[in-house]
Amino acid sequence: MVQLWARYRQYRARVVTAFVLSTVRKVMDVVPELLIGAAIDVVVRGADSFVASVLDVPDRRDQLIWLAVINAVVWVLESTFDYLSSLAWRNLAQQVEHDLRVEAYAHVQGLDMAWHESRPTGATLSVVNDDVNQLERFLDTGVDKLWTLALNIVLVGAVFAASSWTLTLLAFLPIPVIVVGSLWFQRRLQPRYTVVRQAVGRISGLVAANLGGMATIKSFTAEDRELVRVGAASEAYRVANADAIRASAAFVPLIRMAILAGFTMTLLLGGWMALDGTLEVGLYSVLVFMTQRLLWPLTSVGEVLDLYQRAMASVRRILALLDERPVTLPGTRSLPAVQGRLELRAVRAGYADGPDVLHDVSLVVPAGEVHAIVGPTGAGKSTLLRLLLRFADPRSGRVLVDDVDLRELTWEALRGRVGYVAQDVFLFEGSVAENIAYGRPTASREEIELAARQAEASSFVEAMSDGYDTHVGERGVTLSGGQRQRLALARAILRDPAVLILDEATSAVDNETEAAIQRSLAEVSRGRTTVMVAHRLSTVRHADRIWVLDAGRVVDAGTHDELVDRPGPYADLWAVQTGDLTTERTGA
Ligand SMILES: Nc1ncnc2c1ncn2[C@@H]1O[C@H](COP(=O)(O)OP(=O)(O)OP(=O)(O)O)[C@@H](O)[C@H]1O
Repeated sequence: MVQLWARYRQYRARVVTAFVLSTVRKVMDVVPELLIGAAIDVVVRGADSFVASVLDVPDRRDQLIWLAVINAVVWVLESTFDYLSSLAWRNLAQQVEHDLRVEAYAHVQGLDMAWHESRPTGATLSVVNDDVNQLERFLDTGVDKLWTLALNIVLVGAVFAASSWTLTLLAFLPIPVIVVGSLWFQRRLQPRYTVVRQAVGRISGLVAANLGGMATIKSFTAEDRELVRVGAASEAYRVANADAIRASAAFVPLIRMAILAGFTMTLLLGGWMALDGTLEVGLYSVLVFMTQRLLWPLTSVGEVLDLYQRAMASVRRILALLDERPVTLPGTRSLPAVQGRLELRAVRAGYADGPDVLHDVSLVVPAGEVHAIVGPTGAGKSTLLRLLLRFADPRSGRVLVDDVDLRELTWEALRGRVGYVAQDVFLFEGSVAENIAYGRPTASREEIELAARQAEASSFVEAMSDGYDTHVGERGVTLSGGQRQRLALARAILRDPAVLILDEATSAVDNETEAAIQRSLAEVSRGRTTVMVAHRLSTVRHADRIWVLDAGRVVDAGTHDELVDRPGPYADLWAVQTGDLTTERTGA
């Protein structure tokens, strides 16, 4: 809470206003009880009554009319302040929810790719959505309730104190019991709600992952198995919640017993005092009402504490997320123009605490050349591309563009100059045109169409129902793998980057499409440095230089013709892919 308060200093004025509005409402709320007492006092004592002496109205009927008018005014005021304070609290809760969600999302976007890859998307989603909602639920009504409960004790306490010290002591007797009880419950609830929130995170993680892998689940007819897994996660959540509910539900009965004690005391002793004449009848009735007013609202302490503990479990998760720090931080240098010379100098790289995936890799891609990286699966090709985009930094060695270490550059200076087509093409909710223009939203329709033509995407886009305005889903499900890749290529080249990085850009396409993409690659790579990873060697045979990677090391390099002419892994691979086994035998 303290951390949240510090984080949202800018809302101090709004918080104070909300507290003031709640306070006025609460004061108005207590007045009618006093008026009831005053009314009884009028009936019992007439001309000697409290109202008579204050208002100087001798007639009892007139006194009652006065009381009725005051009551009506107070009632209207209370309703007005009730409206205003609830508006203030709820809007504040919405504002904090909004700010926190946007802040959490912005923070998540700033975290490393490695962080994203190591954590289930659903778990992050559950923090940004559910946990932020949970806090809003508490701020919405919880703070207001806690504050008015405290005020209630003070205000009602003042009325008691002004009337009879004996009764004050008796009526307040249950309060320490309730406070101690609340603290005890708080301690018991806290770990339980932490478990509940963790369970929610696990369900979200599982469901999000399964929705993403629906095709695999169906193809293996694993629906029943997955249902059992999701069911088990949901059951764990239910059990965790049931545990918390058991603890939280026991709270109200305890408070009711304490209340009963306080109420009985006032009823009995106050009555006896009224009979003895040591307490006015009007005041006695007020005190009986007041005991109710003092103690009954405390039954809702349990509910508020429950909300509070749920919210705090969520806040801890949100703050833990906000405490995550990106390891790969941008530099401050911007380059006026990028030629596009790339270099890896004795680079060693790997993932998390795992072993090295790249060992002492050195290579140079002169500006404007097309280089390919080939090698068996798991050789480290994608890992190498990640370094060029600075999705991660090498463990040792340097990655340079135009002789400048990538670590020195701002994100815009680096990634703004690089076009990237990932293995798994991601298309956003929106039209084809919007997807192509993703890297340059201000691009004109003509520019978008030109990029599509260069990427050989125009013919299939124009054949679609709404052409460039056709809506493609989140995963671009309405497009084939090859079509998606060509859209991604169009997207990359519309930025007119100095460096183009293609990861398996042609793996998912047929021969005809591959030929089309090769033509477009020849066109789009003209004048820019292009680094491409490919499994199909036919795609890269025209590259200026091909780097052969095996088990994280550069084992050979040269043009296609040079490499097929000498025995080695490339010649072997070529032989396998072209079906020319003689070459393979020679190579082996
Ligand atoms: N996110 C990751 N976390 C941990 N290890 C990883 C991660 N990604 C890749 N690796 C490991 O790094 C090694 C190289 O993987 P990489 O994806 O770079 O190979 P690749 O040559 O691109 O393979 P492919 O041709 O199959 O795409 C593999 O052993 C792989 O298990």
